[in-house]
Amino acid sequence: MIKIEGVSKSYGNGAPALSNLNLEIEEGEFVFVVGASGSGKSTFIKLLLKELNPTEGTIVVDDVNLSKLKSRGTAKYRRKVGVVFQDFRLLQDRDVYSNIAFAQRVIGASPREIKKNVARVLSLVGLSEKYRSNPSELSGGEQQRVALARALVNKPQYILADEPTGNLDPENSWEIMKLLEKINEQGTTVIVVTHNMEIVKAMNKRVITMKKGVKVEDSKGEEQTDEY
Ligand SMILES: Nc1ncnc2c1ncn2[C@@H]1O[C@H](COP(=O)(O)OP(=O)(O)OP(=O)(O)O)[C@@H](O)[C@H]1O
Repeated sequence: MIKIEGVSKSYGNGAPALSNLNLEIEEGEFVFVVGASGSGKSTFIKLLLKELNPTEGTIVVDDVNLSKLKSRGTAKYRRKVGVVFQDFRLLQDRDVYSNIAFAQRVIGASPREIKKNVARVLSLVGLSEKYRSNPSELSGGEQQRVALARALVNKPQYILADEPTGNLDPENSWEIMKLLEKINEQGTTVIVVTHNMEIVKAMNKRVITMKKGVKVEDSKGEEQTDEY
């Protein structure tokens, strides 16, 4: 469970990027975070990844206060969190298999585990046949599915996706969202930052709306009123 209490983040130049944010995300939830450019969405993701620390307030994940973590604790915490970005961030000089296996090697998985787990996630995202391809040989949608497979290979409890469909056409965007939904149905908590209001409306999930660093709405699917 994620508990965010009184969190503000200032970069030291003008208005805070986040102001007094309070929210809880339960195990197994699917949450969209929406809001105009500059409303604090990426800052929110960076705080959850502990790439940044709050200026004020606390973020507690599964009873651990992120601000208290030192480097070893941070590394352990990050294993619970899979991340997907708008620009895929795949290693261009390695094939699909190696891109995903790399994440397993970092945590010291055995060659047998690596083989089994890479096959599992490639099958989940429907790319078993492409394991020897290089990212440059794949479509944007396929590259994002590889990035998702890489995020999932260490069996994270949480998936954070920052604009995962920002570079994709509508069809591929839907495919990625449906995959995220499937992953969520299998038990992973999923948090998705997006500008794609058409998808947000159609998916009928919890939606947190940010405006100038402030949470202005937190509603479940159909209750949602504003476009932002
Ligand atoms: N490294 C930084 N240094 C200074 N200010 C920053 C930094 N990162 C973000 N900001 C500021 O913090 C505010 C929130 O930015 P943030 O990137 O979190 O918004 P966002 O909602 O993710 O925007 P977008 O949809 O454009 O990605 C903005 O005013 C931005 O200019």
